[in-house]
Amino acid sequence: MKFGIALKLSLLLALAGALAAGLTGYYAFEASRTLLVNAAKDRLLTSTLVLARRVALAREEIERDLVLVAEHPAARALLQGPGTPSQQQTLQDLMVLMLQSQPSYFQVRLIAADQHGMERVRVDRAPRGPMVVADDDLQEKGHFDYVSQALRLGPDQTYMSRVAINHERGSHLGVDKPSLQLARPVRDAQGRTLGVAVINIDLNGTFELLAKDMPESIQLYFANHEGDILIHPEPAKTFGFDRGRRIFIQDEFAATGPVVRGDNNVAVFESHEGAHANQPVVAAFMSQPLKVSSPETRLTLGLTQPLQAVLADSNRLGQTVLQIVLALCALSLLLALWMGRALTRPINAISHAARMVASGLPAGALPVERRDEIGDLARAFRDMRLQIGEQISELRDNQDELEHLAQHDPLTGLANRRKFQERLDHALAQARRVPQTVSVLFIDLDRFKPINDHHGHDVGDVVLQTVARRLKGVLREVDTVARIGGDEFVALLGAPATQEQLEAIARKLLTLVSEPMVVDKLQLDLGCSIGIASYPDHASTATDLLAAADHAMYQAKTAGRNTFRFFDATPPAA
Ligand SMILES: Nc1nc2c(ncn2[C@@H]2O[C@H](COP(=O)(O)OP(=O)(O)OP(=O)(O)O)[C@@H](O)[C@H]2O)c(=O)[nH]1
Repeated sequence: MKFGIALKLSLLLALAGALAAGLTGYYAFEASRTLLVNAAKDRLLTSTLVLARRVALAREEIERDLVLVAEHPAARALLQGPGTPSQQQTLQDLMVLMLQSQPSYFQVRLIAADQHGMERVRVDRAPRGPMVVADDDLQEKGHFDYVSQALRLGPDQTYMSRVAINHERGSHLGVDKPSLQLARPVRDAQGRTLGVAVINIDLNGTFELLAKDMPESIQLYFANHEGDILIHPEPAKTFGFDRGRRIFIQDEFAATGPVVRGDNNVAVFESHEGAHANQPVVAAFMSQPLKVSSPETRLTLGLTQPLQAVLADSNRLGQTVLQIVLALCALSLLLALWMGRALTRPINAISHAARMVASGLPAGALPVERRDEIGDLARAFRDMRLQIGEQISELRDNQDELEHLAQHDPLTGLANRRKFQERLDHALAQARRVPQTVSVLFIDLDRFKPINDHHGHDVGDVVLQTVARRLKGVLREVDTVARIGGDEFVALLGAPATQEQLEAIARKLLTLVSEPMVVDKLQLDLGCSIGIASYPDHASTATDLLAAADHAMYQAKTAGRNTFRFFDATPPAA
């Protein structure tokens, strides 16, 4: 296939098809990606809100447990005096039960308001289960905020400490673990504050429980009211302030700044910055003010999911789209090539037909039956070819006519001087080879001028035509009769003739021309003089032979007309 219009058109169509398929695929892929990211953001935000709700419910549950301890008569009794062993046992049993039923509790305590905040009952979580701390190991805790601040609380109020690493001595499993304390005052019947009930919470354990049904790809973040990171997928980034180096959530995710400050309640975003440059994430963060008395005015909670995990479906879709696009490209290329061939074939047939016509050969089949532009072109070409054919045959006719006119006398239809000359040249050339004789008879009408003068030119013409017919009647097919002047005729004999035969022909001619002629009811009297010359006796060339015959004709005229003479080069006697 040539790089012609059809191929260019095919390539253009294929390109357009591929471009359309590619763009559709690209925008479908982009749209799906945006949809997936937005859906992931919505999911993360919902999960964050659910988690925050669970945290609030967990806190309320802890508060209820605190109320159980703080309102327990045994607790009041133990704080108002030394209490009985059974009161102490009752409270210890209650605390043990709490630790058994709440895996996120590190410690439950009853602390007195006096004696510098002396612990009165304390149950710790030990490796083998809840452990009642012996009286001798009980400590003074009055200097801790969760004691001093809780003692100042009004009725039905709970205090929550800052979330920090627990460095309190003797707290067993809770030692050096992220934890916080919730505390509630214990009052007597008159409303005097006797002490506080305190529950020490395992931060990580609590969140592990709350977030245990989250998909693995989702990461949990938790920060205090200033943005210090408390829970992070990388433990090294948590509780930086405990090691003298603060690490803020808003430094890792700039978009969380307003949430930490409380300007916004939620922030949902995509992060490609800093540590997430290589592995971008989709994130949802929220913060809410605490409903308890606490130095932590608000806490920030967030969930992230790697963009890669979010877009996993999109990538699968992208591969499918790519396969479809490639298939469509291949299809459009095949269609374009097929169309190109379909266009090229009839056009090639027409151009082939044009070349055949140009070479004078039959055009062959043309797609004239088609109803489209190519059919129009084929029909126009066929009409043009027919028109050209007609014109060529007309030209040929004209050419034949011109040829005839160029070689014949228009009045009589006899050969003219030119044709006669050709025949004579040819006859002489042949005669030279054989060798043989060639004879020419020069015939000039006698007394023709008076006919013309008296009866007009038209009558003269009829006479000339009649003479021509008579001459042809006498001579044979092989002979050539020509009119070479007004009333001058010549005859070239097609075969060698003896003198006797020549004389016989001449006499026959004289007789026939002299026969009476009636034109327009006019009886006309006519005759002719004939000069005869032969090759090679009288001349060797055509010109000389004709001149010799002419000369002999004059001799016949001179001899009195209506006779014939053979060429005689002897000059007449003076
Ligand atoms: N009607 C007619 N006359 C022609 C034509 N061509 C020449 N003539 C005339 O033919 C005549 C020829 O002249 P001449 O040969 O001298 O006349 P003539 O009477 O035959 O004379 P002689 O040969 O001496 O007998 C002239 O009068 C020309 O005008 C022609 O085509 N038609």
